[in-house]
Amino acid sequence: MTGTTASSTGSTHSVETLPLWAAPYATKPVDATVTVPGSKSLTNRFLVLAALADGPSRLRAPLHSRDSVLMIQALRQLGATVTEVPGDGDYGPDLEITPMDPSASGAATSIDCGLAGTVMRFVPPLAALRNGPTLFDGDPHARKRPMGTIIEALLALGVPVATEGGRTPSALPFSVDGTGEVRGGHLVIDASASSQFVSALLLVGARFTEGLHLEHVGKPVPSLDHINMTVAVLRGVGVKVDDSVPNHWRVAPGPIHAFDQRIEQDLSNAGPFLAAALATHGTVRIPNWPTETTQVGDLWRTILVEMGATVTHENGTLTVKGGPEIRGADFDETSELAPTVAALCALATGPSRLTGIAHLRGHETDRLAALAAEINRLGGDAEETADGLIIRPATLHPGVVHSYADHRMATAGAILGLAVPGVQVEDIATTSKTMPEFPQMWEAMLQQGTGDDETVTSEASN
Ligand SMILES: O=C(O)C1=C[C@@H](OP(=O)(O)O)[C@@H](O)[C@H](O)C1
Ligand SMILES: C=C(OP(=O)(O)O)C(=O)O
Repeated sequence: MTGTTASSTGSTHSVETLPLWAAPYATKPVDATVTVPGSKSLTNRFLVLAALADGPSRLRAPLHSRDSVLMIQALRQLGATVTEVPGDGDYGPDLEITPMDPSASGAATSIDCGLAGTVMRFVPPLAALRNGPTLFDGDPHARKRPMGTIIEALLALGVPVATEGGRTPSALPFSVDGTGEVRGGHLVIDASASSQFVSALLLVGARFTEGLHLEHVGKPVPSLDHINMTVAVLRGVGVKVDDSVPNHWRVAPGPIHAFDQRIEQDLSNAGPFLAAALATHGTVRIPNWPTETTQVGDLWRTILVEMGATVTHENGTLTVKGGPEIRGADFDETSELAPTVAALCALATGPSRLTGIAHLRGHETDRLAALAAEINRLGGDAEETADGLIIRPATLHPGVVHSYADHRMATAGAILGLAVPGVQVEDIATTSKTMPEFPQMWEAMLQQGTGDDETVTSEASN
């Protein structure tokens, strides 16, 4: 099957013809138990730390997806060894990592960042600790994602960053000419376009000779939960981080201890499955939901209640029961959860307002423009604001949801398709960024309770 192309959003959307996926329409309430693959954010943080650690590390139940594969490939190019070894559960192989050797001089190498924010932001500071030139590039849209802050930070740290012809770049592609050593010290950046700028520098700061005192100036840093995750992960591997003063992070110089770490399920990616409970007025259970976590996806426990669901967390299982209707609500700073929230808002009986997500314009696509365009394309009533979206109740009709190479646009389309017959999602394969088995898991979720009810796991495609 072939698809049409997006047109009216002003977003950067490819004019290629991409396949369409007939989103399953739920003919009855879903009643399913689902487990999702490992967290992207935790997997890629621990991979970076393993490459800098003081000995070999092991990641248990890591994510295996495009973004983690790109990170693994990048670390290998910087001189780390990453080996798959049998895992102990349903999550595919574990990973053993031997760190890179900053003193070894390396030939020029060219790293593909794909569309992965964690790769394009976290790896250049790591390349500054390698002795040799490293070229960075990515997918066409990756060249449009904000990168200036990382480039300026490296330049301020004395690390040469250049683009073709020796010019100072403001975006991908560029090369980092590392010497294996960075002095560090006080560094002032503007991280208002992405929390990943802060996380990227904190992750490597302990390996700078003088450590790092990072200071943010400018509009507020978004996605603070992800910075808190970085700080917690660093402390877990023995790095001293002082974040007691807002907008200042002090990382003491010192070793990063090797580790043996199990990765939590990706709670953000649990979102579309939990949303299915609301969209079909059914029940979705997710076992092994962590009691304590730094993942922003734990916010589902409050967000979904505000939208009319009943949420319980008992014996480790999160159970979400959809109410008779989806209630509209106002949400501030939903970060990477916003596309899933927006899809539910488009199915709600009352109006919703999402605020504090202006920086989503720099995500995989301009998500505010894309969400408004795709909801409206199905007959919805969504309006972009300077920092978010207003979504009002409307009766949706069949149509194509374009995904803009954005995994969360594709899963938002799948949620809409549960409640609206005749929705087709363009390029569902783009979910491989963080959840390669998504289409199979989604269809298996709907099969549960029909006599063919296997628990859905991330290995559903096997
Ligand atoms: O550090 C991370 O793992 C992430 C940080 C956030 O980035 P932004 O601060 O750019 O939103 C989030 O949206 C992204 O999906 C993952
Ligand atoms: C913004 C996201 O990804 P990235 O890590 O590429 O920034 C996301 O997954 O929602």
